[in-house]
Formats: sequence, structure tokens, C-alpha cells
Amino acid sequence: MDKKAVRQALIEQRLNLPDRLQRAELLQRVMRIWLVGRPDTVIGAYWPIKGEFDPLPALHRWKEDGELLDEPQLRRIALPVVDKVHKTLVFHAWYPGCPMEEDAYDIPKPKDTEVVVPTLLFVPCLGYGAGGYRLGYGGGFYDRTLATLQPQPVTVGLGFTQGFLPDFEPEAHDVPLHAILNDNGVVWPVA
Ligand SMILES: Nc1nc2c(c(=O)[nH]1)N(C=O)[C@@H](CNc1ccc(C(=O)N[C@@H](CCC(=O)O)C(=O)O)cc1)CN2
Ligand SMILES: Nc1ncnc2c1ncn2[C@@H]1O[C@H](COP(=O)(O)OP(=O)(O)OP(=O)(O)O)[C@@H](O)[C@H]1O
Repeated sequence: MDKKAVRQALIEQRLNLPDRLQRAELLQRVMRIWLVGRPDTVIGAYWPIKGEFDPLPALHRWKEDGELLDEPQLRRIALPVVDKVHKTLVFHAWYPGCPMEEDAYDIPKPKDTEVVVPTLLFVPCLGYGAGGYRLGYGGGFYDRTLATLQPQPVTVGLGFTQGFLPDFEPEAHDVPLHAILNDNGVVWPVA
């Protein structure tokens, strides 16, 4: 199968997952545990589309947990906005109820909030394979953004078990993720 057909099949499968709610709850838990002890105060995530796992509830709790620390921490969540000229992503602060507007591909983006630089990025994985490699929708936005972001953020892929591709072959421009989490736990790096 070519990449385009694989993408279509994965989106279809994901939209039809019979137990997505239970799987989403499991992945939220994996995320929260993975975040314990991380030093980050700005985390980049995404507004879910096409049946993607929603990372925002777990991140909102992470943000609130920051206020309960011995030394309270101001934590912020950011969402990607497409830079149409450079075809890269810029991150804007987001909070629940934040005014939104449509970005490219009809994905909502925060309206007029501050540009921030995340030290950790949760990256949506349509598919993923061994070695921390991911398959996205084919825009190359994450690869291009990661090729230029300074300092380099830690990148953590999120996907359902269903997206695992045992035979995935990365291309030269594919930047591997530092970690991948799914509803079973941490699947990259392998222990
Ligand atoms: N939730 C979410 N937000 C995200 C991403 C993502 O993967 N998930 N992105 C990650 O990069 C960026 C947007 N990238 C996207 C790239 C392509 C398509 C898309 O639907 N493409 C069409 C084909 C368009 C074409 O061929 O010109 C399609 O698949 O039908 C969607 C988002 C930023 N925001
Ligand atoms: N660092 C880069 N510099 C320039 N072009 C790039 C870079 N990375 C990727 N591209 C271009 O983007 C196109 C799509 O890449 P790829 O198929 O890996 O997208 P993807 O990772 O699935 O999509 P996305 O990151 O948007 O979810 C490629 O054909 C490639 O030419």
C-alpha cells in the first residue's frame, strides 16, 4: 500500500474504533503518569481532528497540578498554528474556553493569544513504527518545525494501539520522536 492509502485506512479505522472512550481514558492516565517529575512549564499539544486522541483534558489537569506544588508553578498549554508561508507550526497559549478561530484545514486555533515556546510537544500520530517514527497527514509540518525549533523540544507521540505499523519505513526527512505513548503505556523507547 502507498502512504496515501495507508493514511486513509488508518483514519477510517480510527474513526470506527469501537472502544475509543475506554482507550482514551487509558491514554490520559498514561500521559499523566509520564508527566510526573517533568520540569516543563509550557507544553505544546493539538486540537484533535479526524478521531485523534484528545490530549487536552489530561493537560488541563497537569496545569492545575502545577498550582498545588510546594512551590506553585505557572504552567501553560499551547496549540499549533500553521505558518502558511514557511509551512511550519507556531505555538499559541491556550486555556479552556479560550476564544478560537479556524486555522488552515479547518482546525480551530487560539485567537490572538501569546506566542510561546514549548519545551515538550505532544505530537499526534496517525500511525507510528519502531524507532520513534510517525506517520502524519502528509503536510510535513512537524518535521519542518522540528528541523528549525531552537531549543529543541522533547517530542512525545500520542496514538492508539490501532495506529501501530510494524513495517513502517521512515524517510530521510523524518525526525524520530523521543517517546511514544499509547493506550497500553510507553511503547517507545522500549524498556
Ligand atoms: N490535531 C492536529 N492538529 C494539527 C496537526 C495534526 O496532525 N493534528 N498538524 C500536523 O501537522 C498540523 C496541521 N496539519 C495537517 C495537514 C494536513 C491535513 C489534511 O487534512 N490534509 C488533507 C490533504 C490536503 C492536501 O493534500 O493538500 C487530507 O488528509 O485530506 C490536516 C492537518 C497542525 N495542527
Ligand atoms: N525538514 C523538512 N524540510 C523540507 N521539507 C520537508 C521537511 N520534512 C518534510 N518535508 C516535506 O513534507 C512532505 C510530507 O512529509 P511526511 O510525509 O513525512 O509528512 P507527515 O509527517 O506525515 O505530516 P505532518 O507532520 O504534517 O503530520 C514531504 O514530502 C517532504 O518533502
